[in-house]
Amino acid sequence: MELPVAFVEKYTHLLKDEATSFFAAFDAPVKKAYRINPLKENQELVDTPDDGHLEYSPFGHLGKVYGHSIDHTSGLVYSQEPSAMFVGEVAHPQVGEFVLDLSAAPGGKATHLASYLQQTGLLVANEIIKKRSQILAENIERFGTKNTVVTNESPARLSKQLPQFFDKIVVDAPCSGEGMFRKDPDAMTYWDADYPAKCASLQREILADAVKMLKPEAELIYSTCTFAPEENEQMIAWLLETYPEFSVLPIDKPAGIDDGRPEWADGNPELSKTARIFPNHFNGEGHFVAKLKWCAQDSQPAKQILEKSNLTVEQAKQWQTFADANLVTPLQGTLLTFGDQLYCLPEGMLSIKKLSVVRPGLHLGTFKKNRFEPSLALGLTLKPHEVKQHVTITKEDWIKYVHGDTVMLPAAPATGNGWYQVVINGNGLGFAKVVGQTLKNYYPKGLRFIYHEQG
Ligand SMILES: C[S@@+](CC[C@H](N)C(=O)[O-])C[C@H]1O[C@@H](n2cnc3c(N)ncnc32)[C@H](O)[C@@H]1O
Repeated sequence: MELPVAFVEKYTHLLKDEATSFFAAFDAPVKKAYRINPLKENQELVDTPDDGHLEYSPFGHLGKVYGHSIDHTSGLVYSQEPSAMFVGEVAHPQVGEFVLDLSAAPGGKATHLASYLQQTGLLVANEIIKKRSQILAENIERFGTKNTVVTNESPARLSKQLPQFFDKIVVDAPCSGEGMFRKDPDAMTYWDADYPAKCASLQREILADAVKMLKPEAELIYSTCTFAPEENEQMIAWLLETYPEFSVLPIDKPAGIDDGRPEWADGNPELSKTARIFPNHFNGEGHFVAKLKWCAQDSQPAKQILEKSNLTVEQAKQWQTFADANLVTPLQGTLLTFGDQLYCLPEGMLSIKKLSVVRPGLHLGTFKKNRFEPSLALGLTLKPHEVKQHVTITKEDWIKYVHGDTVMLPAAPATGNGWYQVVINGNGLGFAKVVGQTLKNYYPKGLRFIYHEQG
């Protein structure tokens, strides 16, 4: 691979004897990997190859995910390269925590964080670029989380609305992307010798806003996919100098993951607790991760205003009729409508009135004239045991279903006509209306595709 000349000069100087094996790694193949989604009822793969478990993550496996597969459409797998997966493992939220992923699109880290939260606490997944925030929302939807709010905000605006609010904040920063040169050679076209310093300046701004959202005793996880010391060890040195409330937490490093390099910053030995991933030592792309503890005094946070439900009496009645007929247990959270769309805002989330919100929690469905129509998101999120009525479809029927065709069931369900969760391989794939033997198709038009057997 032809690397930029200034890049080769820089890392020849920094890596010395190691430089030859480092550059040689850019010609080695990129490893494909994915995480299995623990939020799904059945975690047995049906059409994704499993080329081996990644020991440092309970969810990680080597292999390629096919977009047009049962495992992908039902949200059972999330494609993510092996090094990127290490960030979520370092963050490892605890059940019940309030977690922010400040630069979250397309959603690799956010879905990993959701895997550890296990539908408890709160996850705010934010993305500053609108188009990317919509992709993030789609990926969150397929993953099936009940407790995630997707916002499209700048870190500055978000920090004004949610000061001292989170137990854990992940800043997977926009960076010079040197670690992605092998996977995505286009990343080299944006790069020049000054690019890391420009990125570092933006990262300092983002981190300054992230700090404002930490609760006392909270943790900040900072990561990049670049080798540049300016954006890695030097950024952590800057944080420690600017905010003496921070201390660096140790990271358990599996074989092949290196310590940070204090000598590439101000020499502070604490920086060796950070983690570096080099492609000549580890089977993945280039990454950097640091974990810091915020030990600030508990200052008086601003008054926190919770969102109130805004359903009309008629809407509340329609939802309740659907919920009584279909849900085994009621959903927790605040019911909110946006036009005719119904959402369940996770418990504990503050008022969203001053935020640009892409997904105010779990999308439950749409109010039609005199009835409620459940969403794909609800059918993807609820485990079949949480739903009263479901129909399990075969692979042949799944091929028809994702194409948008009506499916004929072998027999009319004994429980009669109505809404049924569509189940494939033990996991939900939306809701559909059953009339007699006919399964009417509610798979969204924008997601439909023609299936081809993977070669
Ligand atoms: C490394 S990517 C995030 C990847 C994501 N965490 C994942 O695992 O899928 C960095 C993100 O930062 C966003 N970004 C760009 N400028 C930003 C800014 N000024 N503040 C916050 N985020 C920004 C980019 O749009 C991009 O989505």
